[in-house]
Amino acid sequence: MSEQGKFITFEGIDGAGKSTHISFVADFLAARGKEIVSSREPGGTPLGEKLRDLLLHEKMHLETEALLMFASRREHMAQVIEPNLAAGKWVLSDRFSDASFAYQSGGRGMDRAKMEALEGWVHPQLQPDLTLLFDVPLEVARERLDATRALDKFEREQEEFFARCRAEYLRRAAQFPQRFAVIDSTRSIAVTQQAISEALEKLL
Ligand SMILES: Nc1ncnc2c1ncn2[C@@H]1O[C@H](COP(=O)(O)OP(=O)(O)O)[C@@H](O)[C@H]1O
Ligand SMILES: Cc1cn([C@H]2C[C@H](O)[C@@H](COP(=O)(O)OP(=O)(O)O)O2)c(=O)[nH]c1=O
Repeated sequence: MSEQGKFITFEGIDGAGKSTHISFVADFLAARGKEIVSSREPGGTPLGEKLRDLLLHEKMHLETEALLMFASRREHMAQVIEPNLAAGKWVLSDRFSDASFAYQSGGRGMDRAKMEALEGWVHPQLQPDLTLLFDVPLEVARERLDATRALDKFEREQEEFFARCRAEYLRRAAQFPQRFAVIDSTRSIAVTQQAISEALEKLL
């Protein structure tokens, strides 16, 4: 049997620069002989992409939102994450459960104990081997977002919402220092990628 692959997640508030760096990580690891599967949440499966469309565009109760995030995640684990890790591939996911803590608990204020219960139910064993948290002040994230695209339901939230999301991400990073690498992504893309490479080297 092949050795189990590694699971890497990418997190940060909208506009932090997360998507920019996923292909860099994929190329970095492929150059070192790893087979890579890149995916995202919410989404990553046909059903998950339908849920993503609802989640990004429909107004709903905050607990409905959390449950649908975890429904998408459950499907993503069954169809993509677990089988590929078992086959020895490295799975890169643009967001995972830390995003639910940041956005639904931090941002929207859902009871954290309920979130922990969902996490414990949906993935009692699985955690990322590495979580790259792209961290920037809110003004920088907002500037980058405004420069690039039409905003979805989350991206239209106010500054205080993202301040709470960012604080919850940093709280999670402090709680699980062994798997988190907090990447200061106010710096240039090249300098940021140097920091990412250092975090990846530790996994190889
Ligand atoms: N370190 C950086 N310095 C300057 N601009 C950046 C940096 N990282 C990303 N950007 C730019 O910011 C914008 C948003 O980045 P993106 O990766 O889409 O963010 P996210 O996926 O976190 O929402 C893009 O135009 C990207 O080129
Ligand atoms: C996975 C996840 C994402 N989200 C939100 C964060 C993002 O605003 C949004 C979509 O994430 P993302 O794919 O980062 O958006 P984009 O493609 O525009 O960069 O979903 C949650 O609120 N909870 C979650 O559990």
